[in-house]
Amino acid sequence: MPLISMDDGIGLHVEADPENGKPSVLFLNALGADHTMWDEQMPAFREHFRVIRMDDRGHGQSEAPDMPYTIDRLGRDARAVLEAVDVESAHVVGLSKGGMTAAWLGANSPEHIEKLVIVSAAPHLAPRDVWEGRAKTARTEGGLHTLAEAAIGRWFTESFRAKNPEAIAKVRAMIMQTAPAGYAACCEALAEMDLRDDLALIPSPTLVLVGDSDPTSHPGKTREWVATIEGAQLQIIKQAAHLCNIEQAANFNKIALDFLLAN
Ligand SMILES: O=C(O)CC1=CCC(=O)O1
Repeated sequence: MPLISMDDGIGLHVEADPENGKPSVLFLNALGADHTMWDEQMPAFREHFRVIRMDDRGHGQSEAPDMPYTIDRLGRDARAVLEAVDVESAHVVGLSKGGMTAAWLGANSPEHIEKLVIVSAAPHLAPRDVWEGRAKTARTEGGLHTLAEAAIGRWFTESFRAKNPEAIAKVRAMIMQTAPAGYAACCEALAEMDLRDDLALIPSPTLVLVGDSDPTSHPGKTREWVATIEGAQLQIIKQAAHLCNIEQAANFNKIALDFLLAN
């Protein structure tokens, strides 16, 4: 599929299943990831849904302008993708930065959202110097390599890393193909991001998921979502770090599908 052009001319890579009469699910990727981070979800979700996956700006096969990004910009991109593939409303599943973007959509475009699954995410990521430091590293020679090794340590438990070298190699390659300028600009967006005032505006049924061993969005941090989004549910996935959708794929799929398919 050719790139879909946003209102500022930036092209985004989108993989949308053909219209098949099923309800739609939009998947949103994490920092340093792309649409393939959801490969483990595809067979189970496609039984029930039309799947739309995208690489957000600066990631995967999308264009990576070296300019300031914001969570608002990423949210408007996701909304424009839904419009471009003729989806009036969809479930949205987002992990980490993708989860924050999903929450932005829930608060700012509720008419486009059926249900939200917010994974491994927090409404506010302090301290900001962590994100500014990562942006600086990304912009230096060899910086992405350093960031990829550190990310793998946060994204998977030690035991998963030891037993799954092929999965780890695939994730490392995914991170390494991220444009340094795109990674850096998304870090800067995360440094600025504060969704805490938006949470009460989200009317959609919301499921919050987090791995019990996630060092970034640990269960304590994610409780803020459920304290403020009306009716939101929290489920903690055991023996999983940040990318719980890969580390505990079968469990993740069951929990998320049970939620999305419930009346
Ligand atoms: O990179 C990480 O470990 C955590 C993270 C923050 C935002 C995101 O998408 O991933």
